[in-house]
Amino acid sequence: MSTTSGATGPVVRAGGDFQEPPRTPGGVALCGACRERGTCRLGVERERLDEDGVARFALTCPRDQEGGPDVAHGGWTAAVLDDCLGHLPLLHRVLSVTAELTVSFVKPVPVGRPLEVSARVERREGSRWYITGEMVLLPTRAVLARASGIWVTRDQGHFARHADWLAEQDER
Ligand SMILES: CCCCCCCC/C=C\CCCCCCCC(=O)SCCNC(=O)CCNC(=O)[C@H](O)C(C)(C)COP(=O)(O)OP(=O)(O)OC[C@H]1O[C@@H](n2cnc3c(N)ncnc32)[C@H](O)[C@@H]1OP(=O)(O)O
Repeated sequence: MSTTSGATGPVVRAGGDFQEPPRTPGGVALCGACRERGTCRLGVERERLDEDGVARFALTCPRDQEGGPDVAHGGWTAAVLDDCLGHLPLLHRVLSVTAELTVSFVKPVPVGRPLEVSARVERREGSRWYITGEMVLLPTRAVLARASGIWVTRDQGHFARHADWLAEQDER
């Protein structure tokens, strides 16, 4: 395990002994730097896995993710869809990483307005999870973006092997 000291004490980082990520009171799994601040910097406020197998996320695009006037930078939209869809394996207690992600930008995404992302597992093949999702504007549920991708299950040594690979790169 590798740890670092954040404002609230030692913070367990993703690593060889991954079990469960820390979650906010709203149930949002926190990755990387967000553990230090205790909130999701992408603006995901609540997360839950419903009995129909669909994961639903309440979120707002933060003002500092603005691209065009009063609308989200497309990179935010892609990042938050990667994050939310990638939480589905985690909700099943499986560590995975994104292998592929396709995003359709249907409408500009307004900053500072309530949004919902939903995500579902379409199928699993071997270590691959095929996941789709969409982002809607509340309360009308107008579709703003759609995403689909492949997440690949990783064993607990994934990040340690990556650190070894990076060290080899540095020796070149
Ligand atoms: C970000 C941290 C995530 C973990 C955090 C843990 C704490 C949780 C806390 C908080 C929640 C956070 C939630 C985050 C959510 C967002 C997730 C992300 O954004 S992840 C970052 C971006 N993605 C990468 O960094 C992958 C980089 N790429 C790789 O590592 C490799 O290329 C990898 C693992 C994808 C494939 O590596 P190979 O090719 O060596 O593995 P081989 O064993 O050969 O393949 C495994 C399976 O993957 C398929 N595959 C490989 N590449 C594929 C591709 N491009 N498309 C489709 N399938 C692919 C293969 O066909 C194979 O499938 P078959 O086992 O036979 O079922």
